Amino acid sequence: MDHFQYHEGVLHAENVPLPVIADAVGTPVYVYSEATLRRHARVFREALTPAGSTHFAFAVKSNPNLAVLRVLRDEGFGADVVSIGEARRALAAGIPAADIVFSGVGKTDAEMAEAVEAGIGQFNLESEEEGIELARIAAERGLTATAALRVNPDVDAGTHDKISTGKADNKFGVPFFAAKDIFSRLAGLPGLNLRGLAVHIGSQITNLDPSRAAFAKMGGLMADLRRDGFVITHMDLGGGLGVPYREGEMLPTPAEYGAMVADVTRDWRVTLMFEPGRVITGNSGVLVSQVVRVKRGANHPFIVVDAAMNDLARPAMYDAWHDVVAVAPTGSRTTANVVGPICESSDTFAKNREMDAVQTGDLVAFRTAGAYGATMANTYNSRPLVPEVLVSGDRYAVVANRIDPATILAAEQVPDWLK
Ligand SMILES: Cc1ncc(COP(=O)(O)O)c(C=O)c1O
Ligand SMILES: N[C@@H](CCCC[NH3+])C(=O)O
Repeated sequence: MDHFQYHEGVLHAENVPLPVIADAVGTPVYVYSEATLRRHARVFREALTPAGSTHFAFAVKSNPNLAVLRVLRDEGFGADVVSIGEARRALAAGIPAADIVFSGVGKTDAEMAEAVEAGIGQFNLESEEEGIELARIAAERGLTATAALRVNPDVDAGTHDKISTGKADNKFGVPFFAAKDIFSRLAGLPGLNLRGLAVHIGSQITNLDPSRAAFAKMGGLMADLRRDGFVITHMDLGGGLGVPYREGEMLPTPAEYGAMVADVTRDWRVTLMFEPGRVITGNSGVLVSQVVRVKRGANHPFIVVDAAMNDLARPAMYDAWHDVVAVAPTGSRTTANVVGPICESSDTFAKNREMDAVQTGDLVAFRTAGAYGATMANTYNSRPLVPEVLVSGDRYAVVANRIDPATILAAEQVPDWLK
């Protein structure tokens, strides 16, 4: 069930009308539904039950808000992090260090040292060089870092080029052809407990065939390594499952994904690890914005809203589609361009879009904004950092404040020679 529904003509998050939040907190504002987050976490977990022993590490990058992490911790999820900053967030939310997976191609020595000392559960090594460094850092401290080798299977996930991660020319993982040699060289290093393999081919995946192909390749590699006597107990299959961004869009369901995984991994005898992000958070959030004015355009009107590409970067970065709906629709429709106030033509959310007619002062909601929304926000054009609200039933709370440009200005100074 969708927890963003119209009741008496007004869009609600669970039982809270969105205008109530807009009045109290101002706009633009991200609004998340706790019930949806929990439901998505449960649906994903249940979908993978047939696959046997599992570990779920929520991809923090998709929505690192502390309250969101707390909800997912409650649902028994660990965390997949790509920086020590994300690791600290996961720990601050109460996620045990042992349930955290540390991925990322550029882990610094300082990050690895802090993570080793914190007892992070698994490092997903993205190169042999990183593995050697990690082993040294752990051994120097008399510790052992648990790790998996991330392999680039050279499979095209069929997603937007900028969010593909599993093709040979993407920076992630070690080349498939070199993986066996690298694994065998790293496996013996003191300070390292290399227990598994990892793969992640991209995000917003809308067809299961590439994942099936990549997982099958990983199964072959694992069998090969086992034949050589290596012990592999964990296989991290990453995240990437796509979500519908348009009303009525049909995508593989978590259940179909789970059935595919169960089929491919039937006789693997490992703990399967997953790093879902968008599938948990995407449809758990909306971005609420107010119409500043409607101005005439050469073809269609421009609906200028108070949200901009600094608040929701996806349309500008990936030409991504977000449904834009009126919070209190009148029933009349229009064709329009939806744009923000930033001085860039890419600050365009929708072009020639058939949508609810809206007027100055009306509220609109950008749907499916819970993943890669607030987390990618910035302060371009000296705009505030967008706030976030979590709704639970009849309650709501601000879970991230709006950061005023004055706070950022206060962190800057003019050097002495210019005074
Ligand atoms: C290593 C890794 N794991 C997990 C994810 C989460 O992906 P998604 O939000 O598409 O599930 C990503 C992002 O693509 C990633 O790079
Ligand atoms: N930021 C991307 C997803 C990146 C996934 C991270 N590897 C998006 O908004 O779709």
